[in-house]
Amino acid sequence: MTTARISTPPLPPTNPRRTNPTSLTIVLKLGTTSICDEQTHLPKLSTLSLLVETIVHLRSAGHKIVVVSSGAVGVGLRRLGLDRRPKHLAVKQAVAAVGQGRLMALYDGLFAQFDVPIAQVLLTRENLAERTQYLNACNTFKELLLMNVVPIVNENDTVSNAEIRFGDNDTLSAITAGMVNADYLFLMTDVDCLYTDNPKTNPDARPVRVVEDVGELRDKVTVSSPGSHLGTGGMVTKLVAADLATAAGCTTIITLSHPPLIPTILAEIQSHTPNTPFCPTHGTHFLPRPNAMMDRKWWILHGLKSFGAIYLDKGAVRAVMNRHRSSLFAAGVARVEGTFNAQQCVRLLTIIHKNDTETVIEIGKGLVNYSFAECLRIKGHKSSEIEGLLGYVDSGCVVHRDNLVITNRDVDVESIVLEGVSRRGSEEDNSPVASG
Ligand SMILES: N[C@@H](CCC(=O)OP(=O)(O)O)C(=O)O
Repeated sequence: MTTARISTPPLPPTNPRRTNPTSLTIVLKLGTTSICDEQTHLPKLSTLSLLVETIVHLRSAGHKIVVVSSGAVGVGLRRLGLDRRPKHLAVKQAVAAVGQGRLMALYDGLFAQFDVPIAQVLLTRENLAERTQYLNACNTFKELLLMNVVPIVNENDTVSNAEIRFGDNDTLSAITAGMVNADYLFLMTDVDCLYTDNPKTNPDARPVRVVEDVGELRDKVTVSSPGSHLGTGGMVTKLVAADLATAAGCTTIITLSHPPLIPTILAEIQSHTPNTPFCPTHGTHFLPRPNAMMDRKWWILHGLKSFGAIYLDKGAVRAVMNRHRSSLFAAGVARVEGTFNAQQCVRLLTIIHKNDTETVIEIGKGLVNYSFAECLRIKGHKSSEIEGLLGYVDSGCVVHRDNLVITNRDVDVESIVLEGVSRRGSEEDNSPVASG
């Protein structure tokens, strides 16, 4: 069988956010089907034992390991004698609460054989959307790794709100990889790699070995896997995870849940000759993006859910995309949508005229200093007018440049049709000089 290449790059560049090149930080993600039997929900002890032995081996080679483990619901189902994953969120949360303790007991029992301490880290999307909590979680990981502890991460199912749950642990593992500045994220699953189509139904499906840009995959592979009966993720969520993690500079590998493959894959990467095509024999390797995003911007883009939108006029788009990177001022806000509070994430949009139609396009995302109601009142006005309009001033700008991430640099600024509600002072306020 031939393999498909989405690109022919040289060996993946090392993660620019890495601090210690001799010790790799590796995140291993195991889904529910790797941990529990789909029918009986009995724990897969052989896989778990191999995982623990592999981690012990990797640690002795100097690497730091974080495990993202699903399985709380699966283990809980077995404990409660239930035969299928409940549909109702509260029931699922209760089952996860029963299973999580037993899952950790299982891990602790196995790691204790090797005198390796472990820690339970339960996270929610809501926690990570709050900058202080996000940084606290990053610091906790840092200390645990310094103490030579293996953190075992899962979603805090009991408190996760239905609307903003991670839901699948693929996304959680990518966010975790970003938080610990991981070099590698292994998404371990029940298939050996990504295929161009479903190999069970299409005999012509070929394995994809190296992916340089996850976006390129859309036209080249057909991914329909919705995941197993027991877990919630599938190949689609793995691609989303690969996109997030590679944006943070982390090489992401989809591979079979057979832990001894991990050192084999790492050895293959390390023995590769620089500047020659990289043709791995196991898994699908997603290469880190060359311009890995720095922590704060990555957090704004991927850690946060957007709650509304702010439309920028032409002058504001020009200013925020300018090489001096201006902040967004009220004068450049043409329209606001949705309901958002101050310090929440909003999408930054504009409207262009193209092929006789007006199209809304995204420019980026940002953390907003004023709520939706406040933005409605100050839009189109100079910063010096904010106090008169609101009775107070929280900030001179609507989105500070440090909290603003441009996601689309291919905007033809001249085609923007929004000129703003009021042009008073827009250029003045948005000028690079007033960019603080
Ligand atoms: N937090 C849940 C995991 C959610 C889930 O199903 O994840 P996955 O098996 O990775 O699709 C649990 O521990 O059961």
